[in-house]
Amino acid sequence: MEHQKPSTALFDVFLRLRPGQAERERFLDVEETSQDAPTHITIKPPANDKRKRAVERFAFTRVFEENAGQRDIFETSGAVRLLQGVLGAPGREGSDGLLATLGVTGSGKSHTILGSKTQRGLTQLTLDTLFQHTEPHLANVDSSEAVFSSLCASDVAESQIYTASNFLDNLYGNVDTTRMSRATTPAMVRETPTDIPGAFPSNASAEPTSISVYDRLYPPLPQYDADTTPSHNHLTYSPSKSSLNPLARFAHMTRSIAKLTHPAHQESSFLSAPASSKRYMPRVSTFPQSPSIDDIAIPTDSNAEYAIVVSMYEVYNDRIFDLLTASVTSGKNPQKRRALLFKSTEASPDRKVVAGLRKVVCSSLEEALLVLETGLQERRVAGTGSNAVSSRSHGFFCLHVKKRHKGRGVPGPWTSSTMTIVDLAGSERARAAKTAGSTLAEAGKINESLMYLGQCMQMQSDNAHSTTPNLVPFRQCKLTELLFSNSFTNHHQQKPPQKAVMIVTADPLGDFNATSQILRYSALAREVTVPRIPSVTSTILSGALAGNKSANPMSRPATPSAVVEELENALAEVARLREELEITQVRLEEETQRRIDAEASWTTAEMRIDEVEAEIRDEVFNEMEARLEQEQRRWRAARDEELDRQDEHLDRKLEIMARGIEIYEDGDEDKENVNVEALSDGVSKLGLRNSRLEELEDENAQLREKLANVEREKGLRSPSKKMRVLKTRKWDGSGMGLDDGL
Ligand SMILES: Nc1ncnc2c1ncn2[C@@H]1O[C@H](COP(=O)(O)OP(=O)(O)OP(=O)(O)O)[C@@H](O)[C@H]1O
Repeated sequence: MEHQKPSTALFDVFLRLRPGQAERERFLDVEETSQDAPTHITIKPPANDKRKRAVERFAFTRVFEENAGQRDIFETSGAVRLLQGVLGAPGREGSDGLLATLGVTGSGKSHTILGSKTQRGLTQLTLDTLFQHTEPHLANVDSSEAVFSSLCASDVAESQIYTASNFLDNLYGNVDTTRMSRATTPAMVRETPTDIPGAFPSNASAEPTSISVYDRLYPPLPQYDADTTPSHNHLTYSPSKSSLNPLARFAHMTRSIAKLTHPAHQESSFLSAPASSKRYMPRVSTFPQSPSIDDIAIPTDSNAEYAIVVSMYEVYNDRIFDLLTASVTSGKNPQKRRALLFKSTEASPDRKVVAGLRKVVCSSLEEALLVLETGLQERRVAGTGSNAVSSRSHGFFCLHVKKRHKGRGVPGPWTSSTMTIVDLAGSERARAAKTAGSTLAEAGKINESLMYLGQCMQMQSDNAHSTTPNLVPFRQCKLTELLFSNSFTNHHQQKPPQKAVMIVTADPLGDFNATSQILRYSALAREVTVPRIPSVTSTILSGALAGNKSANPMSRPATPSAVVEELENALAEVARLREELEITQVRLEEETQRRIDAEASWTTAEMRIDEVEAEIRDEVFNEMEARLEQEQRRWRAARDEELDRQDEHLDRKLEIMARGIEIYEDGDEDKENVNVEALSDGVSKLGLRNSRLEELEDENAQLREKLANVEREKGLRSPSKKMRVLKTRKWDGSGMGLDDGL
């Protein structure tokens, strides 16, 4: 394996050239070098662009020419080195690794990351290497609930964690016709289902739905598994057949695999299963096997126990969506996918994580490939004028390596390091891509995020050559936040910053302007030159000299050296000025582009400000409304309480009156009259005037009437009144509320 020079840049930047098919003029040349591998390229404008002659020269960590295969890229781009870092040195926690591809649409990013029908991509190669090296030390999550629970407990990102058996069972075990993938994997769109030989027809009858995916993957084999009768509870922990010997399991699986899926799938490969409204499990046996990485060796820790957890998400229109949480389509109303947040969590206060992702613990390469394929089916892709299967989102494939010390007694705590592999969407020009409508709007968002990425990449390469590094403006959009947030040393935590590799892909026969723009901001260094034109000087001079020789020596005197020298100087000056002019033109072009980008980002910022302002207005308005309502409620409660108090007061008065009246009420009218007379006498005795007595009698009569009414209403009014009084007290917070009274 080639040793890479340590770099001060946040990203090592490699350039991969894709083999071209078009009969077009090549504008990119790789510089020959005496070293093992080329590191510099030059680009010159196509001949039909008469205005420009400037040649731009770019430096990369290494340049991979058209004949470089997937394995060359995997081995020499530093992917293996990243993986080694993620696994960590024996006894030590690993570091995070990030591998991304960047380039114009159609330049080969997805080919590099996800491969093709015949070649595996860097993601599959990474998974294979990971499992080959950790398989003997993998924790058995399928048969030990304690291990699974400890893994769940160690997660800091509020994730939903599943074992692969449960996840796949849930998805494919019971074929749910309401689940529908919005997009197919890149290669799937290339042909419509009916174009693919043997593609399953739309009216294909579904295979039996009650068979669990594990039963389909690993049907009972008496020679290996005579007494295993696993149960598969959906979305709950359950022991599975993964506890089988891995070799037996693989042999088992390859033999039974042909029975797994619908026969129509037999022609589809890893990246070519046709789109369907039903979920059919992809066939592992059709996934490409090459290139092989069997001879790649990475040291692992034999005292450690590992677990490999896969999660996948995409950044679409600057929002994060889980690719392993399938959207559900019911009838005409597809359920909206919920955007996730990139934030600090309670368990991870110093480090931002994508919170709430679905994560799947995989026990074998086959499981991981199935999970990967499942997530890819959710990813947004579309056919454009530039690429039949164009990624419309930035895809993030995360392989979390959990590691803990086995020891003799209680195992240590789990540590986690992540290898993130990113397939960025490609920059594109609307005219070339012939996009419209939502695809055009997507392209706008893609270009905007790539512009911010470009600014960060340019800043990082400027910083690498500067003694006073500037801040990398990575908080401008989700994409740059996700790519750069972990690149810097965080003093609050011990984990070292992530190591990152960017593979820039370019088509030397493609779009000159788009490619040169990407190269300008991604290259580690750049210089602009204009080819010298000695031929002009010499041609003119030699022409002048030849002319002088043939001229009549009488009409023109022998050329004085002073005239030749003057002419030579003048021509040299013209050439120099011309060169300067061209370089200035290139710079002007770049500055113009930067100004356009800056203006675009200014406009976006202004729009964002407007949005935020509107949001804040809404929020304040809603809060005011809520407060007003609260005040109104409080006021109504106070008023009710006052009314109740008055009622109570009246009640009490009535009671007293009633009691007073009862004393004199003996049942017969005479007595009453006697009593009234007696009362009248008493009153007279007390010196009350007759008129007053009459008043009192009237009042007495009224009160009696009221009493009768009140007593009639009493049964109805009392409970609610009590409630109202208690509620009012609770509103006021004056102690005896409803709850206190209970
Ligand atoms: N190195 C390569 N060898 C062979 N074929 C390649 C290579 N690179 C790209 N291709 C082919 O070119 C086509 C476009 O490539 P790909 O889809 O990877 O582009 P992309 O950069 O991901 O585009 P987009 O940004 O639009 O998604 C595919 O058919 C792919 O197979």
